[in-house]
Amino acid sequence: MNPIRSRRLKILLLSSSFALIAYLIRRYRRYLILKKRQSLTISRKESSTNVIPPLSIKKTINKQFFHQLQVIVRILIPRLRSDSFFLLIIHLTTLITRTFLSIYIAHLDGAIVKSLVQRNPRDFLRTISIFIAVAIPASFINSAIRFAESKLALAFRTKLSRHAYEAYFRNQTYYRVTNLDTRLLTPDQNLTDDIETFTSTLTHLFSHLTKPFFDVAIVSWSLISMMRLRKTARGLKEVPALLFIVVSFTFMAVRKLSPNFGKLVSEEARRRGILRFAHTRVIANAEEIAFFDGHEVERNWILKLYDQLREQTSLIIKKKFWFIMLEQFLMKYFWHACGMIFIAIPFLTYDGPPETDDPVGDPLGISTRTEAFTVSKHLLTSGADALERIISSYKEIAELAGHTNRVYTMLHVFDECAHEHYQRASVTMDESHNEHSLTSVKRKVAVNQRAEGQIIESEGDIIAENVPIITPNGDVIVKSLSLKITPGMHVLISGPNGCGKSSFFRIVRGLWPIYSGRLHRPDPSNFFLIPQRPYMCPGTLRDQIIYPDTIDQAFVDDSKLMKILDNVELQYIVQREGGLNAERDWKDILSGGEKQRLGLARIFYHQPKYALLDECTSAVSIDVEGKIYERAKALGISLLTITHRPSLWAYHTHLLQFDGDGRWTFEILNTEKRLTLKGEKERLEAQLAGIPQIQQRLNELCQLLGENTMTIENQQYEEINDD
Ligand SMILES: Nc1ncnc2c1ncn2[C@@H]1O[C@H](COP(=O)(O)OP(=O)(O)OP(=O)(O)O)[C@@H](O)[C@H]1O
Repeated sequence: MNPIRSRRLKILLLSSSFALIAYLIRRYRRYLILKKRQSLTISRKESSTNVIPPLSIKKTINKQFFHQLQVIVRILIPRLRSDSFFLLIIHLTTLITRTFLSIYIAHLDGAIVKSLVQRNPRDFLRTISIFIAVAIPASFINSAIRFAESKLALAFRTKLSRHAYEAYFRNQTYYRVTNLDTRLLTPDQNLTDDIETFTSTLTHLFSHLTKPFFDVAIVSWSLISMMRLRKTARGLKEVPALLFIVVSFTFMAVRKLSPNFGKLVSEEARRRGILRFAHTRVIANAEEIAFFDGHEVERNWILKLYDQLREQTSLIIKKKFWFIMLEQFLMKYFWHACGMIFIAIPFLTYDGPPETDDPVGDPLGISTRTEAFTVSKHLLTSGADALERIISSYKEIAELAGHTNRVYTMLHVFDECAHEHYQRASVTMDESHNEHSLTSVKRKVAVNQRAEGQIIESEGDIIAENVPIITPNGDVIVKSLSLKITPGMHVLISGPNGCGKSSFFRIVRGLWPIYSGRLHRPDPSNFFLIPQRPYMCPGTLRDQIIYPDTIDQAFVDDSKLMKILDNVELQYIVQREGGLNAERDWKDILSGGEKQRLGLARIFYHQPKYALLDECTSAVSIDVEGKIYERAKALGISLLTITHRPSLWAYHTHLLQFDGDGRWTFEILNTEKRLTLKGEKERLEAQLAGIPQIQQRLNELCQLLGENTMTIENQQYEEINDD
């Protein structure tokens, strides 16, 4: 080659290699930056949604999995006489029957081939007729397997759902799980999707595993008995050992190379739950979002969550691709080849007399050998299929372990919450950042500390003895509260936002645990809480008034209900909405004030000893509010009211005041004196509000006149000096 051309070529090659290396380095750096950013956003998202990672599943199929499965199976099959056990037996019977039918059909196949090789039309017609006759029960059994599997899955699901709902609605667990504990982010998903997936995977796996085990046992037995017929063949004894080696090798390879599917599907389910939770939030707050045109924020958030789910799903798909390829290679082609070798051994090594039942028509025994080959191949294929299913179910068992873990965790957390054992992800709080907020003075208790306060049931008094108010996060809002409220007292509760007014109700009503001290209070049925936004249950207008009673428990007639509505000035609504039995979406069709009055109607129906009113008249006009308070007091209901409205002071006898720094006072409420003081305070506040503007104007005038700027402090100082 021309030396100049070769030099040029070298330079070209060198520079393109440099360019390629530079390009690859750049790509790699970009990849690293992207990866770092991604991990940052994920951790930020996780902390903002307060998501705790799923329980670690190191090796999916381990002792822990078998223990969890055992606990759940006891719920699914509580007794031998239960319907689920009965269905399990039916399912098992259909599976066994199917195995026997398969073997019978394999022999029939062999007989059909033999009649063909022998050119015997009578035998052919006879065997084909038997085949068609057997096809009817065989199809029935095939369909029965699916039927029994679905029925069994449904029975399991019903059992588990009932058990879980029972636990969820016991001891206010539904409240505690979401408000006092952080282990379950989406209990709705655990109760619906997770239970469904777990039960269907379990039943599917049951049929996938039981039938192959029968198949392998019975098929091996049939093959061995067939082999015995060829006693004179060489190398037969080695066949079982070779079979065992091949199967063990495959199993070990699959086990070693199998990804952790349990962990993968568990994570996928968790991400699906978070996405669903985000959807529910949009539906619940649709009006606010629409008012603010805030759909961009929501869409971006949901798309991000969807992308996280998509990433996980595509990771599973990718891992499955390589795993299925390996499975297919080993269990389809490799086994097929091995199977053919094993079948061939007795045929090739046979050196006895010709095997024939028809020495005239088939002196070499070809038809018998063909029949034996067809049957063996059929049986070996069934056996290989069965083994393939057993080995490939390793992946399904790993997935089942993931679902089992989610269901078990749900039941475990429900149980712990019912017994007041909570766990919360620690929230670290930098107090120095919050100098002016209430949180700066809050002390923290260990979030997982046991609640050791005592609750004693009283006749009617509420007595708190050194009871602290501590939030589920462990923030101490009030260190120690001691007071006595007796029936007939009407207590006004006031203080700045976040000082613990509603928390006081939660403590009294028993929603939050008491960490120390003693609380005497009557049975919870003596309290009735009306929040600012009362809950409108599904059902009729009557159902709203008597809530949480049901129609069967209602103890007043329609005229009394009308009187109740009259007490809250809401009688007109009966006519407007078409009677007490009208069913509407009450949350949407009533105005804010109407909903509050309907909520208040409930205290006239239930007439509790104590009505806990949490700013529940903020949307009701002052005159109607006054009438409702007077009527409730006339019925002997003690009112504990949280309000910022001075108009309500007149209806109370005592004042419980929190200052927001953990201090509190409890005293008799002198409304007149308080109103006078309040008036004076407001006047002074109005006067003080003008002072900065006056000061600013004075400064401007001083500047314009070229005189010294005089602040109020200076002036006062000079005045004092003059004196
Ligand atoms: N479920 C909860 N988990 C953790 N902290 C909570 C929870 N509910 C309330 N808190 C915290 O407890 C503190 C007191 O809340 P609370 O609802 O009692 O305030 P409040 O005095 O009624 O205020 P407002 O007048 O604004 O209604 C607040 O700092 C709040 O953040």
